[in-house]
Amino acid sequence: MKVGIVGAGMVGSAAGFALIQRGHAREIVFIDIDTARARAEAEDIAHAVPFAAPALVRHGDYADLDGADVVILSCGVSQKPGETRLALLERNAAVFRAVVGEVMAVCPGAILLVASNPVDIMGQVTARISGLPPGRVIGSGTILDTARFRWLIGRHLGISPRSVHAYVLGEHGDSEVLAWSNARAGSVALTDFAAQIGAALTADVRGRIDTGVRNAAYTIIEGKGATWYGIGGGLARIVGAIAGDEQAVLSVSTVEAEVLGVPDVALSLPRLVGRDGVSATLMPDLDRDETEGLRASAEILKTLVEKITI
Ligand SMILES: NC(=O)C1=CN([C@@H]2O[C@H](COP(=O)(O)OP(=O)(O)OC[C@H]3O[C@@H](n4cnc5c(N)ncnc54)[C@H](O)[C@@H]3O)[C@@H](O)[C@H]2O)C=CC1
Ligand SMILES: CC(=O)C(=O)O
Repeated sequence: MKVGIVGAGMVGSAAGFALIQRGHAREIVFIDIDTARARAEAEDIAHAVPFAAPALVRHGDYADLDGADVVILSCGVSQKPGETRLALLERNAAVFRAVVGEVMAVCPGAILLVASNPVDIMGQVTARISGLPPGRVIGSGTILDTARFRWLIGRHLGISPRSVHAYVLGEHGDSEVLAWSNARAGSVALTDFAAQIGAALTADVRGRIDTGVRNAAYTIIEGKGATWYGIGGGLARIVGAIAGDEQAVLSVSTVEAEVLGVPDVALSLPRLVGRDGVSATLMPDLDRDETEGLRASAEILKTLVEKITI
């Protein structure tokens, strides 16, 4: 796979590093408005190649994206402490108006993988600018929130997060929905599993896990200014699903014709990800509160995306 990364900041460079660790890219090209930054990140990551999988890691300009299979868009601004993701919308939409056309002019066949926030709306903006079909513009969406959810549940139960099957749906942001009602550990319903091992999921435990997932970005940004390792791993996971044509079920964001009565909106649901991007969307069984939460999340995103002019 040839992977372009536009935006060689913390997120883009973490994604590039994760990609070479996992061997998902034979070539990575970093592009940034700050050329010195792109050069430096590419060189630093290239120095890890002898300890990882073979890959050509370099910086370049848009012409160097020729033949890219996937282009990660991690350019623009990130949150300051206390700032919401939605507050970044106008600034990052302006960046994407400049960047997406440049990418499409060189590699119109690439899958675009959007990381910049607010990621659901940036994904929809990217789909509109590029004219690509929805399955070829993927927002990382709640892949990171789902990882945080599984990690916290796994810690509570004392099991591997990989044995937790649970998803965060809707916005990658404050209105996201933690789908507790269909969560499982192994093949066992989560509450049954928890009861069987004597680690009951009380309202207090659930509340702490909800807060831990929903506020993770805010607390990490407070402590170190930004988040990057988690999303770097998540972006590499999505590229790996594309590279391996895995048809993996991942919670990522694409534009959907309709979600619970809300038309033409991008948000995360479990989706099949493989060589052609997203090939199917799966609507899980949700309880009434989760369903209403997902509808509310869709309405928030829809209201905001309608205000953006392309
Ligand atoms: N989807 C997710 O789960 C996550 C998303 N993010 C988002 O990712 C984005 C990037 O975050 P960081 O890497 O921490 O920010 P950063 O500030 O470290 O990097 C952004 C990079 O974009 C570059 N850039 C700005 N305008 C550009 C343009 N017109 N063309 C090319 N490059 C341009 C900057 O020079 C900078 O190097 C932010 O919007 C942030 O909120 C961050 C963490 C998780
Ligand atoms: C910054 C961000 O979107 C996150 O860490 O979830």
